[in-house]
Amino acid sequence: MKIFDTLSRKYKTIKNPQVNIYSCGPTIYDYIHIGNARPILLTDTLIKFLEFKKVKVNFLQNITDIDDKIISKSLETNKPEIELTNFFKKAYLKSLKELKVRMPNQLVCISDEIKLMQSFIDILIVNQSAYETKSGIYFNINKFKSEYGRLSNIKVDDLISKTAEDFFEDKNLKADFSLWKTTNVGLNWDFHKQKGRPGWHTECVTLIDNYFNHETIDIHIGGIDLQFPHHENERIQFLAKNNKELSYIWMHNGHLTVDNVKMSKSLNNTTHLKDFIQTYGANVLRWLFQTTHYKQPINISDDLLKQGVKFEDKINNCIKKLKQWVIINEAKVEEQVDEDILNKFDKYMNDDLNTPQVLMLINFLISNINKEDNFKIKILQFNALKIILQVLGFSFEFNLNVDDQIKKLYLKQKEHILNKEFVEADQIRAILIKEGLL
Ligand SMILES: Nc1ncnc2c1ncn2[C@@H]1O[C@H](COP(=O)(O)OP(=O)(O)OP(=O)(O)O)[C@@H](O)[C@H]1O
Ligand SMILES: [Zn+2]
Repeated sequence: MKIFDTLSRKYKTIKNPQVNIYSCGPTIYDYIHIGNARPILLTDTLIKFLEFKKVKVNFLQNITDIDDKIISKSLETNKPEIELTNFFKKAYLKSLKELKVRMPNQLVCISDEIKLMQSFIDILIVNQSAYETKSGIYFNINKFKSEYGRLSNIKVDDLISKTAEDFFEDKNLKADFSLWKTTNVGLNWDFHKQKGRPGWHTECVTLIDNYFNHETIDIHIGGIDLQFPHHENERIQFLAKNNKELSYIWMHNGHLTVDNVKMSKSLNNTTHLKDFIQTYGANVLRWLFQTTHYKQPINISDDLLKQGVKFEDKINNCIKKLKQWVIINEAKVEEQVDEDILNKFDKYMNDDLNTPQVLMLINFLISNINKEDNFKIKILQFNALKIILQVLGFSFEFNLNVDDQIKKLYLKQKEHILNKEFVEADQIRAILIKEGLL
């Protein structure tokens, strides 16, 4: 399949039978919001599609449980960091379950791998890609002036004049970023005879380096806001240690916006994922992200969400009508699939995950299935629709085979209606609704 790579600014092809993927995980000091769910669902759609194509996927994700924001929240709420992170880690895992994502092969908390980070930093110090000062350990950008900035298309000289990175007197260059911070505030570990903790960019790259055996991975995923400085700084450290690229493809998703402004905790314009799921369910969120190419921004609105609810209703109605058809016609539900439709799905997804086009295909399919009189064709198309929806991660009650007792009840209800016995018909109605037949 073809995927756009942010580093080369070109489409690249994934051909390997096994693919290694890393996606930057959340910083767990709060509930995640629906903007944070965009890279999660992008990764999930990509993995589900690759696995549908029989590609073996090895997916690693971190959980950032050491960070300035966690320390601030701990001081603010007067709760120990570990209590906070344990709570929000559980909430995160619950969200992943509710979204029905394919879980990472390994989900690693940063605090469990501090020794790895220290060894990683030591290697960079020895090869002079990092240096130690009183305030911490910094990356030596001067050594990589021609490489640094390539991912985000930034020139080091511009960066030096504009950077907002905290300025410590003891850094060589203003743009040098921190690998290890000397501090005794918050959780800290002994390293080089001082107390401190790792920097965020070093946390991610160390996991990638270690869990994927120091090899270039296939795909690295994250939101566009992470391109600089986070991913730039991950990439340069990997290059400094291994003298090879961190990732073959860098995949960045666009933002979910509210009134065209990024949904963000700091702007107080967020909707927590758990609340969204309670109101709309996970299908509507998946639909929302698939309406637009993953690289583009999506502006959330009530109108858009109403369309999402309609999409879900349309599919439920299509399944309902098919179930009724099966009962009335005593039809046998075959397993065959309309291969032409699946080929189209394959073509659109291979084209850098063109999900808007796939949604058009789904809409076309639903109206065809509803119109079609030939049961065999109807089922062939439905089976293709079912596979497409499953690969995209939607959950519906796809099974068209109704148990005999319910079949009888359905036919009985129809008879009551014909005989104008509405009270009796109503008594059965509730059961049939529950069974997804009405
Ligand atoms: N509005 C958004 N739209 C799409 N992706 C987002 C959005 N906000 C954050 N992300 C992505 O969510 C993932 C988790 O990031 P992280 O936990 O660092 O969130 P964050 O950037 O701290 O969120 P916030 O901006 O609300 O503080 C990252 O890949 C980030 O790019
Ligand atoms: Zn990261």
